[in-house]
Amino acid sequence: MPLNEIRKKIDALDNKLIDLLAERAELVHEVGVIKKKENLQIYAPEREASLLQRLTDINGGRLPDKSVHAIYREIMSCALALEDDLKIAYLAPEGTWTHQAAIKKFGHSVEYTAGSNFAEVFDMVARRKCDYGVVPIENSTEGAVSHTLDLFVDSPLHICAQILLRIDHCLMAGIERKEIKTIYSHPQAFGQSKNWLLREFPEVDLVEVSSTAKAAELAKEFAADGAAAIGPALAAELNGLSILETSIQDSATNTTRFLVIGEKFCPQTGKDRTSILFSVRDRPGSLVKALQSFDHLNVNMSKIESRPSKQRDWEYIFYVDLAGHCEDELVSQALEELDTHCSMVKILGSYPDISES
Ligand SMILES: C=C(O[C@@H]1C=C(C(=O)O)C=C[C@H]1O)C(=O)O
Repeated sequence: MPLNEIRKKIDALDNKLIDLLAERAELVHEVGVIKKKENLQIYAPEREASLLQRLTDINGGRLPDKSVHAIYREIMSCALALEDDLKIAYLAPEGTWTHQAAIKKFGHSVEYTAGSNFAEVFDMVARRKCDYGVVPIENSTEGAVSHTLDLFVDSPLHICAQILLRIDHCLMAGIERKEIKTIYSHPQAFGQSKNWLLREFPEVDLVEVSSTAKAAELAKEFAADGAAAIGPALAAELNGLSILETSIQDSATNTTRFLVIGEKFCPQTGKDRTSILFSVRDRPGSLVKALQSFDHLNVNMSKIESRPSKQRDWEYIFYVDLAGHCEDELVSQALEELDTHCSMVKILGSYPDISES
């Protein structure tokens, strides 16, 4: 078929697509009216997860699932903006990995507000200045983000979704590689690129700052003093810096898990994950007995972290992730049994256990 004929066919399809999108938007509007009347959450991660799964199941065309998901991410982002002016809090400044994780989950049509640290992100959601917040919880090479874990202890917020994001760090600067005297970055990014830094820049000063995007701003500001930064390519672009080397993290598959925090839990999807925190009574065997609650009911425990309680020295709070939803029969029984061995149990949330990054 000649090129202009093919393009005519594409135009005709695009006309249909626009009509179909308009028809979808009408239905989305109706959903929004019902949600407001019944005081339901606008963002429905369980519906989004099942919708994306259904698209994967029916997709038999040339487009890979990843592309279909990306298109629908933006269609659903438009829907969220149409139903309400959804506002999402992330860690400032623009271009942080947290910002990019938030866009991966909520798309480009919703509004974003930056908080200067993770405590502020929690606070903006708790005070309803934002509907949801995005915070990192753990990295595949560096482990837990302890600051986020600590913030959950006193927060009334819940986890309603998770985001997995592949993290590819760059070395960026406004100067040449041989002129670098100081490298700025977030402690997590330094940790994820430790071996590379020891090999390539053993003599350089490493300065920890609040985010990788902040590091890029400082690399720009202090270029004349020999400053560079480690962080996302987007931060280099936003600050007009050159990328001197890409993919410098020690693990090629470096991935960070982020959480979406909001006021409510997410309903069951059939493939969920539950995050809890608890502290045990100071008695022999109490931690073992607490953990046996999961084993007795065959509930898989995928993660455990401990943090100082900050109430009394040498007293700990344990963070555990479980397979299943807290309303699933076995998980709910395991949590009841756990309660009998603990001085405190808090269910942080149940949410779809997506595994694609
Ligand atoms: C339209 C809805 O609201 C939002 C938008 C969705 C969509 O565009 O399909 C799906 C889930 C929600 O996050 C809904 O809940 O069905």
